[in-house]
Parts: sequence; C-alpha cells; structure tokens
Amino acid sequence: MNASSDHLGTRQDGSQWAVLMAQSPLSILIAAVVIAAVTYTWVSSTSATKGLPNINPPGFFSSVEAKKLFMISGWNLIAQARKLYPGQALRVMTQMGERIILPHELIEEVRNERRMNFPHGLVEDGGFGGMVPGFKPLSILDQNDIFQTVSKRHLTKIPAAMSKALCDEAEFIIPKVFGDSSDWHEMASSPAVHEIVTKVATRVFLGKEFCRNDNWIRVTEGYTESWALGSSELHLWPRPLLMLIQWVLPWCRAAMAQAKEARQMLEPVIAERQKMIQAAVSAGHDIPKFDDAIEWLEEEAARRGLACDAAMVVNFQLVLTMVAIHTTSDLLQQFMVDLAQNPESVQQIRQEVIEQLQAGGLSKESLHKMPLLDSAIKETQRLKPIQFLLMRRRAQEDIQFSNGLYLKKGTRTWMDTSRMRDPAVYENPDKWDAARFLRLRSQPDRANEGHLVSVSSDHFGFGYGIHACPGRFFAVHELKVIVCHLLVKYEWKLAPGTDVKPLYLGETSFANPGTKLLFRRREEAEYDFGSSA
Ligand code: HEM
Repeated sequence: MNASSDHLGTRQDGSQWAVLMAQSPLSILIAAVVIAAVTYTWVSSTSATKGLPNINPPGFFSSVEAKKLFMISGWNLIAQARKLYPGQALRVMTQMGERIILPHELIEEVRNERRMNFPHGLVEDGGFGGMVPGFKPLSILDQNDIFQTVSKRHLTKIPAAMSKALCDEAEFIIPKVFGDSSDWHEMASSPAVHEIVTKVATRVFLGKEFCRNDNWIRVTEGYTESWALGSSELHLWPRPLLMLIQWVLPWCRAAMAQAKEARQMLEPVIAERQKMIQAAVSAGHDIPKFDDAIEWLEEEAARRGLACDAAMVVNFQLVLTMVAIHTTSDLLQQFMVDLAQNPESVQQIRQEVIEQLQAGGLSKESLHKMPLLDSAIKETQRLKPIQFLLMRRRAQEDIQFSNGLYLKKGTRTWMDTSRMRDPAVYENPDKWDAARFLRLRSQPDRANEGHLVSVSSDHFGFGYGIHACPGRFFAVHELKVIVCHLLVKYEWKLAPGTDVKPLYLGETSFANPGTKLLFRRREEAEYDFGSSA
C-alpha cells in the first residue's frame, strides 16, 4: 500500500488520500494550480537576468496579478521604467511570462543575430507550442520558414495584375461600406475599415469568389478573434493545466470549430483543382494557373519535396488572415484618424494623389511618386506602431552581448519603442507631422530611411533585421490603393466627442475600436478609377 508522512508526523495511506480527494476535489485542484504556478514561475525565471530591474515582480505564490497589471497598464509601466533606468535591460512579467526588454543600444546586434529567433517564440507564445489544438495552425510560422518564403516570393514585388485586383476590389467594396450619400453620416471606423481591408486582401489571397463569400470572411475573422481572446485567457493559467482548461474556455473551442469550418470550405476547392490539373495533364494541355495563395504554398511545398495537404493549406490561410489583415486595418484606421485631426495635410496629400493618378493612373509607378502620402503613413506608424514592444525574440542558445548582458537559452526578449519618440532623434516627437519623413528623404545619407517600407533602428514599426516583416510591401501597396480611393471619393472628420486615444492592452497598441467618424461622398471626383470590379 502507498503510504506517506504528513508534516505533523501522522501517517496517511493511499485510501485516506482518495477519501480526501473525493470530499474536496476543488481544494485539491486549487492546490495543484498554485503549486504548478509557483513551479512554473520559478523555473521560467532565469538566474542570468535576475539582477536586472524588475518592473512588476510577481507575488510569492502567483504571478496572475503581475500579469494582469501588465495587460492593463504595460504601456505606462514600460514608459516609466525607461525613464528610471535609461539604457538598461528590464525584467517584466507579461501575460506570457517573464520577458526582458532590451535597451536600444543592442538593436544592431539583435537585428541580424540568428540565435535570436522570432517565429519560434511567437509559436510558443501564441500557439502554445502546438499544445492547444485550436491554435495549432500558428505552428506553420515555425516550419522552416515556408510561410516567410512564400510571403517574400509573392508579396514583395507587386505585379500589375495583383495591383489591379486590389484596385478593383477597393472600387467594389468601398462604396458598399461608406455609401454614396453626399450628406454627412456617422460610422464606427474600426469595423468599416476592417471589412474593406479584409475583402481587398482576400481578393489577392483567394480570389473574387472567397473575398465575397461572407461565410469565409466570418470564419477567418472569427478565428483571429478566438485566437486573440482565447490565448490571452489561456496565458493566465499555468502551462501544465492548458491541456484541461482549453476544453472549457469558449474561445478555444470556437477556434477549433472555426478551423474545422475553414477546412470544410477549402477542401472541395483543393480537390477540384487537383481534378482540373489531372485532366489537363491527361489531355496534354497546359496546367491551369490560379495564382493565389493556395497555389503559392503548393509550389513552395513542392520545391521542398513536402506534401501540401488540406490541413497545411488551411493553416496557411488562417495565419495569413491573422498576420496580414488586422495589422493593415489597424494602421489604416489610425491613419484616417490622424488625417481627420490634420485637415491641412489632407488637402496637400489629396492634391499629390490626384496629380499622380491623373498623370499615370493607379499604377505601381504612380504610387511611388506620392512621397507625402508615404511619409504621412510612416508618421502614423511611428507614433502608434501595432505594438509598443517590438522585435520579439527568443535566445536559441546562451548569448553574451557587447554591453555585458548575458541571456540564457530560452530567454524571451523585446525591444521597447521609446526610440521612436525620442526627442534626440525626432524633433517635436509627440506631434504628428505628415512631411517628417519626406524631409528625411532629402538628406542624402539617410534618404532610404524615409520610405515607409524601409526599416531602421530609429523606426522599426515593421520590425528590423532578418525578421523584418516580409509582407510590408504588400501591406503598403494595399493601404495606398485604398487611401487613393478614399481621398478621391470621400471626405471624413471626427464625430463630435469621439474617443481617438489608442487602446493599450498587454504589448499591443490598437487604434481605438470605438472611434466614430463622419463621412460624405465628395461632389467632384477628379479621377475615375474605371475598374471592372
Ligand atoms: C501594416 C501591416 C503590417 C504590420 C504593421 C506588420 C508588422 C510586423 C512586425 C512588427 C513583424 C515582426 C518583425 C520583427 O520582429 O523584426 C512582422 C513579422 C511578420 N509579418 Fe508582418 N506586418 C504587417 C503586414 C503583414 C502582411 C500583409 C503579411 C503577409 C504575409 C505579414 C507577414 C509577416 C510574417 C510572415 C512575419 C514573420 C517574419 C519572420 O518570421 O521572420 N505581415 N510583421
């Protein structure tokens, strides 16, 4: 028989434990949670970084309060700590566990350091290392760079046909969302902008049929939401309990159902294509081309000798929606809010846009000749990047930096974005200044840094170095196409009393989801996009 001594020296055998558990399963569960949490906190805190300033230390028994504090006021915590400890690395307890915030002086060392990996940490954090079935699709970001390679190969140089597809969908969807009325009417900007960006991007990723399929849009959007909310909730639980808790939390169950639904929608398309290809091969005809994200992935998998099954295609599509759409619509929404607050810049940007459209149509070349528009979007991203902590990395080995900082293998780091508001770098740093990066372009030694797609140590809104966002060329092109349509066709301004302050949650900084704008159709449209929608 199993026997043990308790702390009073009395003996309890296996049957007494069984009685105790049966009498009080809840207290046993709570004890298990506490023990797991303490063990996890202890194990995950590495000794090498223990001496660094700890800006929200966890409690002795639980880190839940520290995690919640970071979720609610991480932005303030980091901003204050940066003032108190300039140039130092900081320890912070985030909802995902302890992270080290690196000082900006290390940015050049971090950016091309292969031992500081991006996707591995992201998949561990956001995909729970594959432990949560509903979030498994995220693992595709850490499969030998296949996702990154497809993005670079197909979304860097934007072919004319892709540009036209973006323009056609913008022409189709924008009036449906903002209407045709020349009277001022109020709209919540976040859902409106989100719908436009989703449908315009999906036109490229999966074609007309899917971008206008409300079921597809509902499922993929829903999946992104389930992941965002479900993962935030799961992070509050000790890792050893995830296998159980995920079956109870509604967002985790919803993610699983949505991934299944997405698969049911894509499977017939994949099967139909296979049939068409086989028929073409048997008849000796050319193999049909689809030129969408399903085909891009299949080709890349074939290049690597990998089987590309339906599960892989579905994972790719779900993750594409997650990384490509929310980020772009957030930047567009914030840009529209910034324009609404700076009407004098709107006039100048609109004039630049109309001149270029009239001269060369809505082409890649015309978009390149709109430097004020480019500068203004970059300025919006400087003041409100998608996260105020960027360049998420995981040390794949023990690493010693030149300033003496030593990170043990497995340590997770971020770079804070205070540099992007540093008065030593940016004059009047808290002011939105449309032409700031246009002026930078005129400095011969820094001309390249002024471009929206350029990344630098002073502006890393798209990251910096080997993991800088490979989708930024596409995102910027899409954004500009949509903004051209909006500036030619609409006027907008802030609705009275509306809140425009960004929402800071955890490490993220979102355009305010409650902002309301007033819209009206412009009387004269100086340019006719004339697309075939
Ligand atoms: C305005 C829109 C976007 C913003 C603000 C944005 C931002 C970022 C940031 C900050 C990173 C991390 C870079 C680093 O840590 O150095 C990143 C990585 C990434 N982004 Fe974007 N992104 C956007 C659009 C897109 C789009 C359209 C795609 C389409 C495929 C995409 C795909 C990716 C991928 C695959 C990575 C991971 C890169 C790697 O693992 O090396 N992003 N993005």
